[in-house]
Amino acid sequence: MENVFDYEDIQLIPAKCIVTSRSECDTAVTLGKYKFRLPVVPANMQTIIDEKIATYLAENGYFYVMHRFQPETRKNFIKDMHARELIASISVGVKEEEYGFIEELAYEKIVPDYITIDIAHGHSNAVIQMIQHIKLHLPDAFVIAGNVGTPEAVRELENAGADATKVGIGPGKVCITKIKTGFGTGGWQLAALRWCAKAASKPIIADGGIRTHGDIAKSIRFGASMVMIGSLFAGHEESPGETIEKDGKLYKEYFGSASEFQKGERKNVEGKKMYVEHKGSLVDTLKEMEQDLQSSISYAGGNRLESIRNVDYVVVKNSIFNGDKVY
Ligand SMILES: NC(=O)C1=CN([C@@H]2O[C@H](COP(=O)(O)OP(=O)(O)OC[C@H]3O[C@@H](n4cnc5c(N)ncnc54)[C@H](OP(=O)(O)O)[C@@H]3O)[C@@H](O)[C@H]2O)C=CC1
Ligand SMILES: Nc1nc2c(ncn2[C@@H]2O[C@H](COP(=O)(O)O)[C@@H](O)[C@H]2O)c(=O)[nH]1
Repeated sequence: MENVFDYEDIQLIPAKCIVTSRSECDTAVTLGKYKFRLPVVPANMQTIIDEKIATYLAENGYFYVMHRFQPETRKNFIKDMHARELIASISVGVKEEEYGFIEELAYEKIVPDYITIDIAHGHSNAVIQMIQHIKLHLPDAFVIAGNVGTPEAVRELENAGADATKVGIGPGKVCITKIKTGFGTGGWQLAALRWCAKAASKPIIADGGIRTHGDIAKSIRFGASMVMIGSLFAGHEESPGETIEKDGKLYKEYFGSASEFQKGERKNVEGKKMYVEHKGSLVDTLKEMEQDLQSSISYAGGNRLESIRNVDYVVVKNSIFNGDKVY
């Protein structure tokens, strides 16, 4: 593939402003039957989301995907969310017991609004079969399948019945897939997103590698409907996980879903654990993200998210930060 680039290699080009205040810019996006406040979803990882955060997000109009690492809690989670008239959005794997879980939900008429199939290498028969199984038993659930990194994979999963695909293999902050296997979209995630988006006929969720709020706008420009983010959401007051103090500063843990720490064993480890600086309140970060994206929309010369999709851009090859630290 020619023209390979990543987030930090791209700058979007401003167009004439049509609003008098950034507050006029609407960051909302529709995915499936529902409209959400932001095209952003916190990663379905154990140090990023828990039931409390999921409830806050759903109550306040944000999309969320609950992780799958406490599988026995999922059924009650769906019931609880629906009892509060909130959307229920869960994750599943592809192991044998997950087939039974889907059948159980169908039998008991507990239908999550969104199901994300959360697998490292999503371009596989295992994922195709799980999509078909969900669509057979829970046809009303919106299925997000991934992760993938090629147009062929996007087309195959869409043809199997996926309602959206998730793109990104290896660009994550706690990912070591690229180092341990030599494969993935790490280092060219934005170009891979563009490549996949050209083949897609349904929404794409860009997953991993977002390091600044501007990267959200860039993802939208290159074809994402939604962006999944881990590291920028890690380390908040509300975030699950251990807090430690070092040299008078507070840090919180952030670990990969394929890390030894998550798996409890040293087998097929493709993730690591790190500590990130304590960032304050998640609510403030979400607010800042929304304001920054409103600003992006104004620079795109419009007042809706779609305005970003057609802006021009330049490739500046790793130079936009001029060696400065971002924050
Ligand atoms: N987005 C990314 O870049 C990545 C994300 N992850 C995250 O880590 C978590 C664990 O992922 P995953 O290991 O897939 O989930 P699981 O550990 O649940 O594995 C799912 C099943 O798929 C099999 N499997 C996993 N990887 C492969 C592969 N490369 N080829 C063939 N079969 C495979 C496993 O068997 P077996 O273990 O015996 O091979 C297992 O039966 C997920 O949450 C995932 O999102 C992990 C790596 C990359
Ligand atoms: N290769 C691995 N990727 C992982 C692992 N755990 C999660 N992930 C992926 O990372 C993104 C979040 O990326 P970030 O850059 O925003 O921090 C997440 O959504 C997963 O797709 C892992 O153990 N290994």
